[in-house]
Amino acid sequence: MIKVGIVGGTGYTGVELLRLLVNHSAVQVVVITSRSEAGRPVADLFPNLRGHLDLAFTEPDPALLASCDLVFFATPNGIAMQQVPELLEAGVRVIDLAADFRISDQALWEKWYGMQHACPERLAEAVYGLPEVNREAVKQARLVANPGCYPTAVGLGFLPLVEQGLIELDHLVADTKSGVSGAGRGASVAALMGETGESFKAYAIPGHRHQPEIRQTLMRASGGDVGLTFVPHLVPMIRGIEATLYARLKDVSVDLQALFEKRYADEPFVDVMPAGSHPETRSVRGVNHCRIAVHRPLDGDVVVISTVIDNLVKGAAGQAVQNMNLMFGLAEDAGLEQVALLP
Ligand SMILES: NC(=O)C1=CN([C@@H]2O[C@H](COP(=O)(O)OP(=O)(O)OC[C@H]3O[C@@H](n4cnc5c(N)ncnc54)[C@H](OP(=O)(O)O)[C@@H]3O)[C@@H](O)[C@H]2O)C=CC1
Ligand SMILES: CC(=O)N[C@@H](CCC(=O)OP(=O)(O)O)C(=O)O
Repeated sequence: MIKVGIVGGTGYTGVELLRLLVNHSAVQVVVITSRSEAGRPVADLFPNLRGHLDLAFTEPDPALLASCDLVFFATPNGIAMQQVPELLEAGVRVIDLAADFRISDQALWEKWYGMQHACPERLAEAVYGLPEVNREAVKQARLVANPGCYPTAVGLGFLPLVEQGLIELDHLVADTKSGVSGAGRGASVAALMGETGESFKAYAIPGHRHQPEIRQTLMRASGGDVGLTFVPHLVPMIRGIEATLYARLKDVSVDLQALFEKRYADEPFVDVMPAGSHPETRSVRGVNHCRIAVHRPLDGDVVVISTVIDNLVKGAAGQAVQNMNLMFGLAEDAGLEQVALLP
């Protein structure tokens, strides 16, 4: 059994990790930390886990965490980087659900995250945990940077076109929408039902910290520069991200449906839907899938891609479990076989 610790067990990604891991036959969760809830039984705070998990929250104690085989950080940005060197030296493998190791350019990371990196010497070693591009590296990794939710939805949508050099790269557009669980479980006025219900808005139009992360993925795939306008929106639902992506084709004769189907034919968690489909967020609620549709609107040379993921699963905890499975030589879909809730 893989002994797993979770730092930050009271957030939405923490409880989502628990929901997936308690049914994982190769895993035993041995440590779940929370400074605010230390001593309290986990199933007392999260009744969905009653009967599935007999464990209490503890303070984040480095010695306890060092006794694990793998530690997930489900903490705000800037926490994992303070503890990762010690854990790696103790032989523990780490998956960070936050952004501390996602961008390999230290100066770029510091610019967008507004803080100094605590262990820049580990940035080169961290593997960006998007299995659809980095599967073999994830299998060997000691430190995995789990991708952001929007970067997963946008990256998977653009990748087949970028890898094949089929679109103009100077001006890609990603118009994305997220449910409110993307903002985490911490209380804030902006996330109140009275503020988000029956309303819909764009945010971070001048710049969102996922823009450089998405560009990094697409530039690695293309080998050149990529121009990207990325605008996120908040929609009045709890889970889910829809990304509508626009690009200009260099060659309008390519069979895009066949291209996408071929690219993702062997991917267990990417579903290229039949031509003409419009993916719905509810079709991925609670599951680790990304569903994709590719369209050529009637006139012109534009391609439009629509992708959907559950921000808490393929956008966070599910992708982290997928990465864990790869790191430990398990079946990639172990513990991730759920079917989405519909309606
Ligand atoms: N929500 C989403 O859809 C997604 C989130 N993420 C990322 O995952 C991470 C967690 O997100 P989410 O679950 O939403 O976050 P929350 O804000 O809901 O939870 C944060 C957790 O971290 C713990 N924590 C906070 N500060 C510290 C600290 N200094 N040391 C140890 N533990 C700490 C908190 O517990 P306590 O204070 O009691 O210790 C809490 O359990 C974030 O980095 C987020 O950006 C990534 C993709 C998608
Ligand atoms: C709806 C909403 O607020 N979403 C969050 C993104 C989710 C996230 O957790 O991103 P990181 O892991 O990179 O921090 C936001 O836009 O900040």
